[in-house]
Amino acid sequence: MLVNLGTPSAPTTKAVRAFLGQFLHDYRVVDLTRFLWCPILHGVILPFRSPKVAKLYESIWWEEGSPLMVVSRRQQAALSQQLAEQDIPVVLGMSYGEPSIESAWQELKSAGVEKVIILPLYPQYSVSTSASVFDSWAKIMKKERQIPYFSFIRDYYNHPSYIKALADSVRQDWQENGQTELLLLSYHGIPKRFENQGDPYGHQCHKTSELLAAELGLEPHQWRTTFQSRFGREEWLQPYTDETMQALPKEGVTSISVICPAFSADCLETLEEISGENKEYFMEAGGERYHYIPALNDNSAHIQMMVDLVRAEITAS
Ligand SMILES: C=CC1=C(C)c2cc3[nH]c(cc4nc(cc5[nH]c(cc1n2)c(C)c5CCC(=O)O)C(CCC(=O)O)=C4C)c(C)c3C=C
Ligand SMILES: [Fe+2]
Ligand SMILES: [Fe+2]
Repeated sequence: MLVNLGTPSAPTTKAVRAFLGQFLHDYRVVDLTRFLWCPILHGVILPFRSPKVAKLYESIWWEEGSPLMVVSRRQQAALSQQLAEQDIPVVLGMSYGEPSIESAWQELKSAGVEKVIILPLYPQYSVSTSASVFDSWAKIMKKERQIPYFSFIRDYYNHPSYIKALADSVRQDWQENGQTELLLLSYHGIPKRFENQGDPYGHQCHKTSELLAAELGLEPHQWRTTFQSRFGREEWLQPYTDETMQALPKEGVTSISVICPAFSADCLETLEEISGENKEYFMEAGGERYHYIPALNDNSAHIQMMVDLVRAEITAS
């Protein structure tokens, strides 16, 4: 079972509001007491953020649908093809919206599956993403008399096949577009407080960056890690991507490539925030060359990585 975050069903205020409403009610994402959070969410965030964000989704929407959903379906089809010989069905579940994790489980149950391998497509574990997938699974299993054997792939931030897939994508991009002065690795952020409370996400992001830089043979001045997509007023993991974009040209760095290793599929946060908004910050601050390296999506090295992760689980059981 491949799992990702989910996305609105349409780039409209109504659909975005429904999506954000489900997402932002998850305690793993926003852990404030509901007595405080619900008035803010229902009174401010949902009415004011939904129309703004709907416009952003509209700007990146593909003919076939939301990029995250289209890419996820392609990943499912490609992995399915790779595992067909061993008669392993591949289903897709989303934490928020459709297809739900529950519907993905029902598909497997109907097929008589006895062992489920759950692969959340988050390379770096976070309480706000991977743990939330686990909660959903546990909630579904609560209703079952016979729980299947199952394994949960907690993270793969340092897996050789993941690092290789990232490195291949950077090399290919640099072959086609030329190498830049700096490779900026921008990860989705989380509140700093989550890290202080034990979330290993930030450490795993830094480890992914180090392994990728080593694989590419980069010197310390040739790469940098930042965190994007801040939400709310509290401090998030630093350095922030947007501030770094504005500062780099002043430091004399005018040509950069940007990769977002925490995103296994292109989505709003890569196509709009990185490819659009942050590019503008960099160019307006005096940058000359800015290049976004796409997420691993359904490229063959990424699908091979999924095959390797699944095979390792089968061998272990
Ligand atoms: C890559 C892993 C992700 C982590 C970690 C993560 C944490 C996190 N996110 C929010 C709030 C929002 N995220 C939103 C979009 C979004 N987030 C991820 C992934 C991670 N989030 C993805 C893949 C997407 C894109 C979905 C798509 O449809 O393309 C949004 C919605 C957009 C917006 O309103 O800006 C919010 C909100 C928090 C609070 C958080 C950690 C606590
Ligand atoms: Fe509420
Ligand atoms: Fe997010």
